[in-house]
Amino acid sequence: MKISIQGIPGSFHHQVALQYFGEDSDVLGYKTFEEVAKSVRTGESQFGVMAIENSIAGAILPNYELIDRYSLHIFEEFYLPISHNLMCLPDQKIEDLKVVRSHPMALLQCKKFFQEHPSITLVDDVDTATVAKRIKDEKLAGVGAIASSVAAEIYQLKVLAKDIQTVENNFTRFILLQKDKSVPTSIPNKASIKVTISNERGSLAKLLTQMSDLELNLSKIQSIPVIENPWNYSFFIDTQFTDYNQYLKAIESIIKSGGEVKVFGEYQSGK
Ligand SMILES: O=C(O)C(=O)C[C@]1(C(=O)O)C=C[C@@H](O)C=C1
Repeated sequence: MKISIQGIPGSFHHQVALQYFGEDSDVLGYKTFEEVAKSVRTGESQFGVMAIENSIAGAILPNYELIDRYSLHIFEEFYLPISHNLMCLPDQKIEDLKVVRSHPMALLQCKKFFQEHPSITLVDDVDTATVAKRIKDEKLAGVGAIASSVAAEIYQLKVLAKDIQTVENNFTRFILLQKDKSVPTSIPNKASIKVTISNERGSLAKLLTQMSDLELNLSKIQSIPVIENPWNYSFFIDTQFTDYNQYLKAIESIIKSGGEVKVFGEYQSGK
């Protein structure tokens, strides 16, 4: 069983893969989320792990588009508490750092900390752990990484500051992907769907009313452009419910009133 992630050992994706699938899992690391999506689609791996939103930095919008374009199936979600640490070579001090590199989502989560260190330039990089590894392998002085304490341990870096995310209570929601739909082991209480409705007055209000009338709670709604049809939008919706039949009725009623629905996954809420 192979699991695709973006990143290397010590990255948050790697931690989710090990926590969910077990410490002995065969994890394949890629540099981009697109490569992860492709590997699940082509069957190079059976499962993929993909961050989709963070409680401080918000959604990773391009990942919604990847799930759609590669027609992947979400079978589970996983919330990981995220603690970021500033780290560097053992002989360095914070005053020595000119540049701090990390995954763009990690940099966003630590914006406030770096406002107090304006002389440090922040630079986007592939993932948190890859930067930590590069600092160690290339003995990079003057460069810091933002990464997990696991990464600091693996790559033997000194932690200069712990818990540097803007608020301590920080979570990233990951989704677990596979190529085909599988039969859920328990009755789902959450679903991720894409709805495309006509661009006319009241159509979104109607959609929301249909869902609310059937007691569906929207935990997320995100508009994304329909690229073949400029200035028209689809909506990625995460919805929670207690009655699966009510959810099925809502889907039916959206379709009856002219909406197009693509179901990405029906699963148990991970919260
Ligand atoms: O760079 C990593 O370690 C990752 O696993 C990526 C990632 C992300 O994509 O959001 C995962 C969790 C954190 O929110 C920060 C970065």
